[in-house]
Amino acid sequence: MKPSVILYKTLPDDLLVRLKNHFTVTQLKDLSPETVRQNAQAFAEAEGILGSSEKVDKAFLEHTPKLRAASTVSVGYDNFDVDALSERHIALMHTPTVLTETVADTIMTLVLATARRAVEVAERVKVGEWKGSIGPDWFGIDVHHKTLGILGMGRIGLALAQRAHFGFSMTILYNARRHHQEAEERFNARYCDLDTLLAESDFVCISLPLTDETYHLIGAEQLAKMKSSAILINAGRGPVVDEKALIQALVDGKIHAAGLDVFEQEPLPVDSPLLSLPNVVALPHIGSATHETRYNMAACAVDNLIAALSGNVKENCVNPQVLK
Ligand SMILES: NC(=O)C1=CN([C@@H]2O[C@H](COP(=O)(O)OP(=O)(O)OC[C@H]3O[C@@H](n4cnc5c(N)ncnc54)[C@H](O)[C@@H]3O)[C@@H](O)[C@H]2O)C=CC1
Ligand SMILES: O=C(O)C(=O)CO
Repeated sequence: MKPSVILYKTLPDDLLVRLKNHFTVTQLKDLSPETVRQNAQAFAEAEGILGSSEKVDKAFLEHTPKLRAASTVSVGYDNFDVDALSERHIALMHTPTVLTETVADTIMTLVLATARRAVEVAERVKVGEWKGSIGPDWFGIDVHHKTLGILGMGRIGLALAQRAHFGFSMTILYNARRHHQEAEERFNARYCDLDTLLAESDFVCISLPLTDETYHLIGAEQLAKMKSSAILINAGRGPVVDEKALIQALVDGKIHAAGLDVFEQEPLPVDSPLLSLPNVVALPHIGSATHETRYNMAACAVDNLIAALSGNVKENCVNPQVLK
């Protein structure tokens, strides 16, 4: 008999067929307590789950006594209680690498859009404000040859450094828990402590995971250390930045602008003060959202679940100790 799995995301047809070749699939819309209650038998039987963005914690796991693997269609896994999964010997699989280049492109999009005010001035064109030769109130600031600071020199940070160094002749600073030899050798990146990075960067770019350590890593005190001409870009996770403090810093002119793909609450509420600030570019968490990359992530997640439930894991496991 095929193992039972719960799918809580829509998959392209060919990937759904691949999943069904290996498993008995129950498709559900989410993992909310109500969905769990209404489908108690499916959760009681499930050996695997596949989807994204839903919270998987101890309380959820009480309803899944047979679970052996969770496969998330994402690289970030802050919505999973990894310790609780590991205690139960449940493998957590994720999708690194396939999305790295696309997310780095998104960060560069935010760098360019905020510096050149692309969204703001395009809106002004649409409402008929472009009536003659433009003056300084339409001007942006240069990106090329400026200093870009990277918080989180991992896969995405490295791909960002490559773009900034080769594409825009930028000076790269980074802060990390250890020196990153490849970044230093290939992109002449300079390691520095957080305060130095904040003080010297024209663009502070966050590609950090959300952990206990990174929660509100950037708050009022850190924003005050940035140049008043500097721009903050966050494409890691919203809660890495204290959003209230960020709004205040933008309102007070402590920093120049912000480019945000992630927020403390998603979707971003329409009444968020961020949306009334002209110097904020707010994207709806599109870091990896291209047709190609989302397909590749879904394919990777399907393969990850097949590997995990057949005892054949070679890569992409967050807690490989459970496989021993
Ligand atoms: N906006 C979006 O759509 C997307 C956001 N992401 C976010 O980007 C994050 C990073 O992804 P990858 O680069 O693939 O992961 P990665 O694991 O390769 O890189 C993360 C880096 O952050 C470093 N780090 C962790 N805690 C730190 C701390 N306290 N201080 C300094 N450095 C620290 C790690 O050592 C690592 O080098 C994901 O965890 C996810 O939250 C990822 C994909 C898409
Ligand atoms: O993969 C992730 O962690 C995302 O945020 C979406 O791609």
